[in-house]
Amino acid sequence: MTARQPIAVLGGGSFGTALANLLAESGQTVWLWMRDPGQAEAIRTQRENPRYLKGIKVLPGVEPVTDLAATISACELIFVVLPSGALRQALQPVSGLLAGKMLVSTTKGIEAQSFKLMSQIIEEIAPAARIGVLSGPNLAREIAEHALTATVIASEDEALCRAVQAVLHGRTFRVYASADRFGAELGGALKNVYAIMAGMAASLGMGENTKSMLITRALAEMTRFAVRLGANPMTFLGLAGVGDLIVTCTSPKSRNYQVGYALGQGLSLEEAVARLGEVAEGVNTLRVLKAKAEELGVYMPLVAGLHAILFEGRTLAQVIEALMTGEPKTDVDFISTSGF
Ligand SMILES: NC(=O)C1=CN([C@@H]2O[C@H](COP(=O)(O)OP(=O)(O)OC[C@H]3O[C@@H](n4cnc5c(N)ncnc54)[C@H](OP(=O)(O)O)[C@@H]3O)[C@@H](O)[C@H]2O)C=CC1
Ligand SMILES: O=C(CO)COP(=O)(O)O
Repeated sequence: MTARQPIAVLGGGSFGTALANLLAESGQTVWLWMRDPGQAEAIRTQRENPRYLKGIKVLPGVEPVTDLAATISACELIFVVLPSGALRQALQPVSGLLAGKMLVSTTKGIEAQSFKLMSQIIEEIAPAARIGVLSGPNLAREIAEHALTATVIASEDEALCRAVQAVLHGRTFRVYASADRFGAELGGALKNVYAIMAGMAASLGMGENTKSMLITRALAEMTRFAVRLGANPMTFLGLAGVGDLIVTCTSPKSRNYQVGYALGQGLSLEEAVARLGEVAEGVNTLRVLKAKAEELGVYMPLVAGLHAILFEGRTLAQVIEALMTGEPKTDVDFISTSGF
C-alpha cells in the first residue's frame, strides 16, 4: 500500500461511518462509498451522517463517494461494511477489479441459500483477492464517541493483519490479530440471534440470573455449533466470540437487542424491524441457523425456541416452559471430558 493511497470503506451506514472516522483519525485518506448520492451530498455538506450516525462529526479526511468501480480501482485496502443481504449483489459487478486487493469484511451475517459467511462469498467472487475479517464488540456509536474499544482482525494472511493494525490501531481502538478467520466471523454472525433473546428478556423485566444464564448457555450453544462445523472453540473465548456476545446481549444500543426489546413489548417482528430502520442481521441469521442446526443434528434449544416464537406462532411462555423443563444436561458439554 503506498503512502498516498486512499483506503476504501464500502457502506455508508453507522459502522461504515464510524470506521471511516477511525481511519481518518490515524491520518488516512478515506473514500466512504455509498450508493445514494443524496446521502453522500448530505455528508459532504453537513460533515455528519444524518441518516445513520446523527450528532457525530465526519472528519475532513473522509470523502463520501458514489462511484464503486473508481473507488475499488484507487484503493488497495478495502473494508466491506454492507448488510449481508447486499454484499454479493454489490460486489459481483466489480469482481474483475478485486484481484490482489486486501478485502476486509466487517459484515456479521450468513447467506441464506448457501450458508456462506461473508468472507467466503468474497472469496467466491474474487478468488485472487487477499481476505480478512474484522469482528469484535464494536458498537458503532461507542466507537464514534471514542469509548475504549478492542477488535480482532482475522486472516491467514499475516501481512494483511499487520496492514489493518497499522491503519486502525489508535489511542481508543486496539486491534488484535488472529489466524482464525472462520471462527471470528462465525462468532460475529451467531451472537446476533442471542441478542434478540436478551432484548426480549430485558423488556420482560427478567433478572440478572436470567441474563447470565442466557449469555452463558448461548455461548455453549454457538460453540457447539461451531465445533460441528470444524471451528476452533478457543476463538469463542476471545473478543469476536464471548466479547461480542456480551456487548450485544447487554446493550440497548445493539440493534438486534432493540428488535428483541420491541418484540417483548408486544410489537410484531415486522413492526420491530420497521421501527429500527437499520439492519438487524440476527433475524435472517435465525432462519438459516435453525435450518442448518436441524440438518446437522446440532442441539440448539435457544435458537429453536426463538424461531418458534418468531416464525411458528408459539408463545414466549410455552417456549420458556419447554426450555426450563427439558431433560437435564451437562455444563460446557462441547469440551467436556467428564463421564456424564
Ligand atoms: N453498527 C454496528 O455497531 C456494527 C455493525 N456491524 C456490521 O456491519 C454491517 C453493516 O451494518 P451497519 O453499518 O450498522 O448498517 P446500517 O443499517 O447502519 O447501514 C446500512 C448501510 O448499507 C447500505 N446498503 C444497504 N443495501 C445496500 C445495497 N444493496 N448496496 C449498497 N449499499 C447498501 C445502506 O444504504 P442505504 O441508506 O442507501 O440503504 C447503508 O448505508 C452489518 O452486517 C453489521 O452487523 C459490525 C460491527 C458493528
Ligand atoms: O455487532 C455489533 C457490535 O459488535 C453491533 O450489533 P447490532 O448489529 O446488534 O447493533
